[in-house]
Amino acid sequence: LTRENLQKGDWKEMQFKEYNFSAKGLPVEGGCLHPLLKVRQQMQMIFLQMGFEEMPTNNFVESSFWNFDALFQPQQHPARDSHDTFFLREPSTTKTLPEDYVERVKQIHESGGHGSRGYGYDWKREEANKNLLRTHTTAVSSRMLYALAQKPFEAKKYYSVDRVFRNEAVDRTHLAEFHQIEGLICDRGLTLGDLQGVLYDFFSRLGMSKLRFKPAYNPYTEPSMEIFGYHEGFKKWVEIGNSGMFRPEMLLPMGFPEDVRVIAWGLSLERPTMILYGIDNIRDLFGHKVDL
Ligand SMILES: COC[C@@H]1[C@H](c2ccc(C#Cc3ccccc3)cc2)[C@@H]2CN(C(=O)Nc3ccc(OC4CC4)cc3)C[C@@H](O)[C@@H](O)CN12
Repeated sequence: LTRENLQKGDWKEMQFKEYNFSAKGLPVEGGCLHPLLKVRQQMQMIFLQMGFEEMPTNNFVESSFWNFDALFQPQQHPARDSHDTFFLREPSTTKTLPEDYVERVKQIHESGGHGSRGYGYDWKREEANKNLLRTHTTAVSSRMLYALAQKPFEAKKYYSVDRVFRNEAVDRTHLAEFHQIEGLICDRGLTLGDLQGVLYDFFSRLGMSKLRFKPAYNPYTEPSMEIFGYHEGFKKWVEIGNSGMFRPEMLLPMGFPEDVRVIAWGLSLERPTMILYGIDNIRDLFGHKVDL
């Protein structure tokens, strides 16, 4: 039946069967929440119950300065290479950075200070200006900590859960992007014991109450620890994240008093979701539907 023959009135001669009002309609599919969003909600609830505030992570594009230099990550570090990082062609550079702070970051990279030897290389502003897709939410943590250091000191607990981007080979369990979860506490006199304590509190709320810590290295934290949790279901230890204390070479150029410490840890959203929901191929979870 086209619009024409409806208008012409052909339908008057056509035979129609009786309308069956008791015919069942098409079954309505019930929707369901995406597992990643359910676990994200669960993580946010845990942080809020622990008194943490969420950081503003609504910028995927970041400058190399906040993503690396502010974190005391040297400009020749392999992670800053385009094999690991997505740099932007347009807009390729950041124009506005807090100039006095940039100068202190340059100093600490080149010649150290505050008891640090520094790296002893020529730090280049052009390198710091390069825009990229943030490789970790720690870029947001550095922005938040810098802002905090400009005000009279007050202790803070921040968290973030959002997408990060790595220029890496994709396979069954790795995508070029994933969701990072990060928590940090900024206060005077915090110790590694406080970090281990907050990790016990956080992960026990995820059902992991037996933890083990292994010394590790991050450019921006010293000491650093990989975290392992005993999974009662699998009856084995699983790697559940990484953590550490942000270095003085990161905190002091921001302007924090000498006795202020920041403890922080990170994990992903995909791994706990895959474990909690028994999903063994990350493609079933997130990412572009391509059959590899
Ligand atoms: C390149 O991506 C690395 C990613 C991701 C990760 C690792 C480190 C950080 C960090 C950090 C950090 C360190 C210091 C200061 C601030 C942030 C963030 C994400 C997960 C971190 N990992 C991870 O999430 N594992 C995990 C976490 C929770 C969990 O919950 C249980 C079921 C209830 C189960 C597993 C560990 C491994 O999966 C690891 O192989 C993959 N890691």
